[in-house]
Amino acid sequence: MGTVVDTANKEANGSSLSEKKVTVVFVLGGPGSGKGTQCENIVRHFGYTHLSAGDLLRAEIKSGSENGTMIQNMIKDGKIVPSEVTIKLLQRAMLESSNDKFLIDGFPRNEENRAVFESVTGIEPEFVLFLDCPKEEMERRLLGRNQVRQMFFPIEKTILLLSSQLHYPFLLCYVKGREDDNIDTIRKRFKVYMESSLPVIEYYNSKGKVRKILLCFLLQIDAAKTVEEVFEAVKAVFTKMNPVEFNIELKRGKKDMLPRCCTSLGNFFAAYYDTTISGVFRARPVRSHVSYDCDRGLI
Ligand SMILES: Nc1ncnc2c1ncn2[C@@H]1O[C@H](COP(=O)(O)OP(=O)(O)OP(=O)(O)O)[C@@H](O)[C@H]1O
Ligand SMILES: Nc1ccn([C@H]2C[C@H](O)[C@@H](COP(=O)(O)O)O2)c(=O)n1
Repeated sequence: MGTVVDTANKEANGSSLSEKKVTVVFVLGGPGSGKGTQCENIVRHFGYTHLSAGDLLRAEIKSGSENGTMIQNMIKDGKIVPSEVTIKLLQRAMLESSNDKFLIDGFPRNEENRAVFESVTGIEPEFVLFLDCPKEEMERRLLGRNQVRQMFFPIEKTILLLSSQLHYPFLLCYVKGREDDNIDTIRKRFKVYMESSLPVIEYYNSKGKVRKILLCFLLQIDAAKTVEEVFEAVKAVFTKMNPVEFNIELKRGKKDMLPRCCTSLGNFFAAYYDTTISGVFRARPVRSHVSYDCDRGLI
């Protein structure tokens, strides 16, 4: 019998992911830490494609695939689905996308996920964005997410009935909440996070790849940061990793004009260096609130 890596390698045969040069950022954090919420913002500002491992698995259940029931039972139990299943879905999504920059959210969740992904795809993440949130806050959020579901429950049932009887599947988009956002499954998900996912974050930390975002203000009780406050910190990480490239028309020997050019591109100070190629300079915005899109627009 082959190992998980053997199986996944066999599954990957014929795929051309190695030919497609991709940039991958893993977005990790406990259940309900706000990974999906921040990914939406990152996509808008930095042009990544968001791939949520959980969303891909839920879509697989809905598609009625042969693995659907197994995945559904594992998710209901807060367990981690076998790596080859999740990796196949991620690979397919990356190959189908025309983008080459991916935010992989909620993956790798354990050592097996990490090792099989690296071995099968040969991809190492640029860095790992780690949303560090206290357990109490995560639990509050997950239960809050489910309360929306319970609040809507009578309406939800009507919607489900209408959608099946009237064949209006679009009505389903009004149904909110997730089946695994109940206290029993949440506790199991936390246990898996502490025992299996944190060691993966520690592994990447030992390689200097983790960019940690604290989701609560230190030394303050009940001081969770708002979505906007968190995104300020996230933006600083991505801005540093994606230096903006300015195309400034300058002749060699006119370096003294650079400060004026850089500042005239926006009301911020830019660090810069001479690439020694006449005309092309790289500049890195120093103030983190300057968004990438905005910088590009100013050129
Ligand atoms: N900074 C924040 N402050 C308050 N609520 C937040 C914040 N960020 C996200 N939320 C809310 O918390 C809930 C969980 O957020 P989200 O779905 O983004 O987390 P997640 O880490 O992707 O969760 P999961 O691991 O379950 O997929 C959502 O209802 C979201 O609106
Ligand atoms: N790498 C992964 C990611 C997710 N799952 C399963 C188990 C999780 O509890 C569930 C929901 O994920 P979320 O949307 O909270 O990121 O999906 C997995 O098995 N392996």
